[in-house]
Amino acid sequence: MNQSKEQRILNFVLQNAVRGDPCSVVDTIDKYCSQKEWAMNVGNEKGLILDKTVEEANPSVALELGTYCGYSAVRISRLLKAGARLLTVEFNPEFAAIAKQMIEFAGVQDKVKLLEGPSEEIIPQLKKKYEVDTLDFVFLDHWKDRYTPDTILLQECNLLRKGSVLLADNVIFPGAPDFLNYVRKSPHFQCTNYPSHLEYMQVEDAMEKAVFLG
Ligand SMILES: O=c1[nH]cnc2c(O)c(F)c(-c3ccc(F)cc3)cc12
Ligand SMILES: [Mg+2]
Repeated sequence: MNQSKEQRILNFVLQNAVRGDPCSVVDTIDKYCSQKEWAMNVGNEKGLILDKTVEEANPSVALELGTYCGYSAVRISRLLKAGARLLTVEFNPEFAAIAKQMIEFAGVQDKVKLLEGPSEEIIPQLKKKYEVDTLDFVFLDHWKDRYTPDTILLQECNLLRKGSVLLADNVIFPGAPDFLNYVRKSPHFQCTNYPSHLEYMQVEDAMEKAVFLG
């Protein structure tokens, strides 16, 4: 049966990256997706904004919505301090299977917990089932129409604390206008926009940071 694009990305990593080296996995995915097949990894330009935001937040508990092939899960987890953990949520079982292998090859499996299912079902389970108190950092990179309802759900589930950092990808392209409107108008968030470009393209995009004020 024909391989999926995501399987081709994983195979290229398995054959060309260094096992146990997260940076080489990230660089190898970027090499493949910039030279051979475009894919919706956050990429290196926006990835540097992600890196800086994660380093500044220095989270003990981080959540990612939208794992895809595991590129940003590897990128985030390589920056986590000892004992810190990343929970990453993926709805698509094929993507989750690829990401699991990507995370294990990169050697970050002890820092990352991959949760398969819809974000609206998993978020309400985080406290009791996954022993989360509050989230220090949240990367929104799943379906743009879920950014706002999931941000509201995180608040309803008391998963945010004063200073929790949300970072959203693709707020310009494909675009998340209702999310921008929601967080920028809310008195509970302090927002910062980071202009950038769509991964591997010269199309304008941006990331939005929204810090929860309590
Ligand atoms: O669905 C998505 N989830 C998360 N991130 C995405 C992304 O970074 C994209 F560039 C895109 C994208 C898809 C097709 C295009 F033509 C352009 C961007 C989609 C997603
Ligand atoms: Mg994205």
